Amino acid sequence: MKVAWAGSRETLELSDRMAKLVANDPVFEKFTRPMLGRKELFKNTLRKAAHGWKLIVDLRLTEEEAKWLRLYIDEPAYTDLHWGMFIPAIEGQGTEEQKKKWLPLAQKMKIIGCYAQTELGHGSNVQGLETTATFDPQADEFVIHSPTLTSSKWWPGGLGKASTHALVYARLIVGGEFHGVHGFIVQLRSLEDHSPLPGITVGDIGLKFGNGAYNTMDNGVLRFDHVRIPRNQMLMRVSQVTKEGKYMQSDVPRQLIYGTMVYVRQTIVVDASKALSRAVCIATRYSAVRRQFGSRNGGPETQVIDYKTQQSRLFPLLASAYAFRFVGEWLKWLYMDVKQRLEANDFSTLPEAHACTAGLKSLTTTATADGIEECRKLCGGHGYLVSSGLPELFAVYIPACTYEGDNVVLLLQVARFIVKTVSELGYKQPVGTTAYMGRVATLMQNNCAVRTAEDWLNPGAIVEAFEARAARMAVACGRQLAKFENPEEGFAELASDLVEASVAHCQLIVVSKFIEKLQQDIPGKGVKQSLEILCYVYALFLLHKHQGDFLAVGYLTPKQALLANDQLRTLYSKVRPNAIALVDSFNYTDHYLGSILGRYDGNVYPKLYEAAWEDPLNDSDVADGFHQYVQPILKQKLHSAKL
Ligand SMILES: CCCCCCCC/C=C\CCCCCCCCC/C=C/C(=O)SCCNC(=O)CCNC(=O)[C@H](O)C(C)(C)COP(=O)(O)OP(=O)(O)OC[C@H]1O[C@@H](n2cnc3c(N)ncnc32)[C@H](O)[C@@H]1OP(=O)(O)O
Ligand SMILES: Cc1cc2nc3c(=O)[nH]c(=O)nc-3n(C[C@H](O)[C@H](O)[C@H](O)COP(=O)(O)OP(=O)(O)OC[C@H]3O[C@@H](n4cnc5c(N)ncnc54)[C@H](O)[C@@H]3O)c2cc1C
Repeated sequence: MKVAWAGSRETLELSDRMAKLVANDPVFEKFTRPMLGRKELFKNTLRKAAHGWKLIVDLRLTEEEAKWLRLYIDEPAYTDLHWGMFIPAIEGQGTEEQKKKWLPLAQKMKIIGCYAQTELGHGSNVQGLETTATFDPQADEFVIHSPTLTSSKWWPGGLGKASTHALVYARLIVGGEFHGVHGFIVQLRSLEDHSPLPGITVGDIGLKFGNGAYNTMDNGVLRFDHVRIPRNQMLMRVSQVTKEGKYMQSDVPRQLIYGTMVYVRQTIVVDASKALSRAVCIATRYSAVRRQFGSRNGGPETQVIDYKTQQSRLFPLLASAYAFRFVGEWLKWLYMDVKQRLEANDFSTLPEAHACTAGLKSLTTTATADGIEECRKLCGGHGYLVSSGLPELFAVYIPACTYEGDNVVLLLQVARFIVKTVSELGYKQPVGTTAYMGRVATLMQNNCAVRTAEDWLNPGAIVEAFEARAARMAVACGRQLAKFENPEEGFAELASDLVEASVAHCQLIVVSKFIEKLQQDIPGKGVKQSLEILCYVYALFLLHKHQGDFLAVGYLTPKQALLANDQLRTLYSKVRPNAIALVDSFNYTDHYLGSILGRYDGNVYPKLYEAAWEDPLNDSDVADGFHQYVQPILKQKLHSAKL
């Protein structure tokens, strides 16, 4: 199962090597992180990033090894944005000449870049950004300016204190005409002493949610006062401005300016399975250690993992972690395919890639953020201790529901794609993830054939149920929309229904990709069978949770919904014997998990007890401040008995 989870034996061995490299290096210690003040915390992150880079250079790590190293260091840092957005943006939007100039500098870390798109006043609405880039033909330069307070760049990671350069998104003005938002490489700080260059005001935006957590990142604020940059620092693959001040658009679609977001959304889906599997690993191991009630004749109490309620909350999350792992694998393939096509100027699959990355980013991050919190509750009171690892994991993870596109805004993008597909059904055969809509007539007509709980153990029955629900919800939205004279007004009015239809479509993708995975050759005794059980758990759990949809569109009867739930209970009993093995298969070191509750050896209580004594409050028996603030209260003489 470890190989199935990792994707291949080579990846398992490689990632295992990187995990151990990090776990055995004292620089990467992270348990004191939530107790550090901001300055100390940030300096320590700089130290870790420098040490990580030294290891990459000294050990000549490959790009793949470096990615695993960054994952196991497990601390958000400016380098994420440098490697994860600044460099990919230049790769995707720069001309050959620009790539030749900037990529070697960035790849050798001679410059440090960030991705400065969001502003104080606008994040989701990219076309609403206010920063301007005005072309000055006399000087052959752009003048970058922040005309209002709300045009201040706000949020970019790595901007606050680390970056020397930023990829700034600004409205292009040429000859007094606006030409939409474009990307510009702007130097922010001196390469000698790191001080801000003239016309640049830059700093950190302040503390964020949770202790430690995302506060290792210097999310920044940035203002420009008529800062001049050479003309060739506008990324010009999509459109160009000539020396003479002529704006020209190439055959490349304008949406490619958003390409970096497509790339990062894809990586976020892959990372969702990592975050959720961590939380599930902690909660599963602890649920086997923890005992409450049920002792007979002085024997041991019941392990909480044996309670059906615990199983019905925990096992769907375990199944989701696997489901997200496999859909992430597929999405990576889809992205690589689109990337190759884009390089050959074939843009035909870009809308599908946008819809899939946006929708799956939204679906998986929402489920993961909710899932981590559920895992905390599954661990009872001890889950609330920082040493459980869950509070920091939650705090660091939840902004994923917002960054790289607010999850609702992204589902509305999926809705546009679905509505368009439905409206074109009469003359255009849908392909890819919307191919099922080509069978819409059958899906509208056929109802569920399930008669017994066992009938649900059939991939065909499951896929058809999810297809019918998604198709019927999409068609219902299409019909409702047709009643509006103005389609945009209709879209705004029906937005909540459209979001639900998008969720149904995205859930269908995840379920289908899990089932497709099971059609591949999966070596190892019992591995495929275990994955089949998890796949059914994932699908039937969703069906149970959203049974209102399946019933409302008239595909299922209440009896069939009940049978699905009966089958789900049986499946939980099948997961139980292998639950610990299924989380051990994630192959996480104790360092990476960062949790006393999730320790591999299960030695939870002695270690919790030991850790309590390490808290700085326990450095002395009598607390600092006792004599000043508590003792006077204890010693006071009160006049009124009521007080
Ligand atoms: C040695 C090696 C070492 C290696 C070490 C490796 C270490 C690291 C590696 C990797 C780490 C990666 C880690 C990443 C960390 C992530 C940290 C998070 C940081 C966060 C960053 C950010 O948040 S950046 C800012 C993100 N902002 C957003 O997402 C904004 C959301 N808004 C939008 O995307 C758009 O504005 C919106 C989609 C809402 C559309 O706007 P709108 O104005 O309505 O539409 P318009 O612009 O007119 O376009 C309409 C048209 O375009 C289509 N479309 C929209 N978006 C896209 C797209 N992205 N791609 C393709 N097409 C798109 C849309 O469908 C419409 O199409 P039509 O209907 O007209 O056909
Ligand atoms: C930790 C973190 C790191 C970040 N890093 C970066 C970075 O490196 N670079 C960068 O450029 N940006 C970064 N961002 C900014 C991030 O991309 C934006 O915050 C995000 O895109 C959401 O935009 P917003 O803040 O404008 O939200 P808003 O759009 O203001 O959302 C507020 C609410 O309005 C709703 N809403 C908005 N529009 C609509 C609509 N059309 N229909 C229905 N509801 C709507 C949303 O659903 C939400 O509930 C980061 C943000 C965070 C939190």
